Amino acid sequence: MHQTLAEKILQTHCREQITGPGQIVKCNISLALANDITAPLAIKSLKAMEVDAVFDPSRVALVCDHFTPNKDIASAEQVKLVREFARAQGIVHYYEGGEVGVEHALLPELGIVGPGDIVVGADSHTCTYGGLGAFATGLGSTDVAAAMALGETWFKVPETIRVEISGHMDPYVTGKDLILNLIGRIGVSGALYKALEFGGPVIRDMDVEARMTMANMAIEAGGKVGLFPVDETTLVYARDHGRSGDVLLAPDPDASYARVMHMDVTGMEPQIACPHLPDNVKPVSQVKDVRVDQVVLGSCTNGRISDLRRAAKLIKGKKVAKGVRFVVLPATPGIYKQALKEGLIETFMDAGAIVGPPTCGPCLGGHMGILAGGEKCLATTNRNFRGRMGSLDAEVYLAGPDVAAATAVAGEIVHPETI
Ligand SMILES: CC(C)[C@H](C(=O)O)[C@@H](O)C(=O)O
Ligand code: SF4
Repeated sequence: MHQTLAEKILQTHCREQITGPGQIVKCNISLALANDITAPLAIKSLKAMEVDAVFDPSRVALVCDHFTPNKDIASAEQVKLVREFARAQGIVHYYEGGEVGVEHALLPELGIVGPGDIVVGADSHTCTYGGLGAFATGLGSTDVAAAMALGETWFKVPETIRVEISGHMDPYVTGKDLILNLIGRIGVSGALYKALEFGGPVIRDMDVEARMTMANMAIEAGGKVGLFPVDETTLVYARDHGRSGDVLLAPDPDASYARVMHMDVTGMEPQIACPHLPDNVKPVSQVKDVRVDQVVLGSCTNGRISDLRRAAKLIKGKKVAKGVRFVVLPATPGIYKQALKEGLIETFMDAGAIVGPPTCGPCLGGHMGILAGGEKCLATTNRNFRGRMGSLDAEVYLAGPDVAAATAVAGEIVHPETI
């Protein structure tokens, strides 16, 4: 059998032979994940199923990251419920308070997820770990509860779209621009229940953080997973983050694909997803006269140290435009500390940014940067649906960290080379 990357990873967790797309298979899972919004629902489902104990307390992660530090009584009650469940079950990977980070940045950083894993999470951006070569996908809270109880779940083997990326990336172009460009081409349903499998020379040279940024947005094209091969770069990252025993993983050369796409990135400009869908993508030069009230740098898409470094490099010695709120949220405590050490936090604060604690916060309109009616925001997050960051009459534009920093300085959406 010549297998795609998705089929290969599923195969290592499944007893029956995988023959191709459409097959329903039962797989053992490496980790089941839920957060402060979805864990309470999963806990309720476990009770309804009369399950007394999770299958393995070291293979369940509960990360209270969305509305924390608790923004109101309702979120405090949610976290209290999760905390009490975690204590009673002896959950090893329970995070809140000073240990918490945005789940999809935190778990790879701590080596809790890694190459070849199967991860199911009650959060749609669980697909982020595809950047490490993990088959990782979002499921509903009830399905995640069942996986927490049994240690296994079922999948329909997805078809795969192979995306071959070649060419030379301009200095202000990042993984975010590549994935926005792809979503712009195929649309928000372009990869519905399909695996996106990335390859080609650009991917070979790309660091793991940029790969995770790209995998993170596979779901914005409807993808089941967004997968990168496990190569030497991945193994070095995994080892540096405390993992051992991971092995190289690549699709078979003659695997069969639903579609093969070729992207040449030479000459590509930074990309912007305009309101109100992630596939409304334009090159920055075509987004003119958009003055912003707020810029957000953070989230599971672009809140990592490489993102903060890029933005800080551009903003160093400059000032955030008058009337613009530049909200910077390092995605994990580890990233925050590293940014402090490197002087990045000072750079942001000197420029007039607001630096907040690791949290999802404004990304989903939770707190720490809610928009009023008529306001516009440029964010490094992954969704710009109507009402996503506050008022239904606000607008959210999505871009990478370079455009975010440049926009904060200019007060309007601009190409980073103009500041
Ligand atoms: C809260 C959670 C269910 C949700 C998701 O699944 O993605 C959130 O993280 C988001 O980004 O909208
Ligand atoms: S940062 Fe945003 S997209 Fe990521 S998990 Fe949190 S709310 Fe969802």
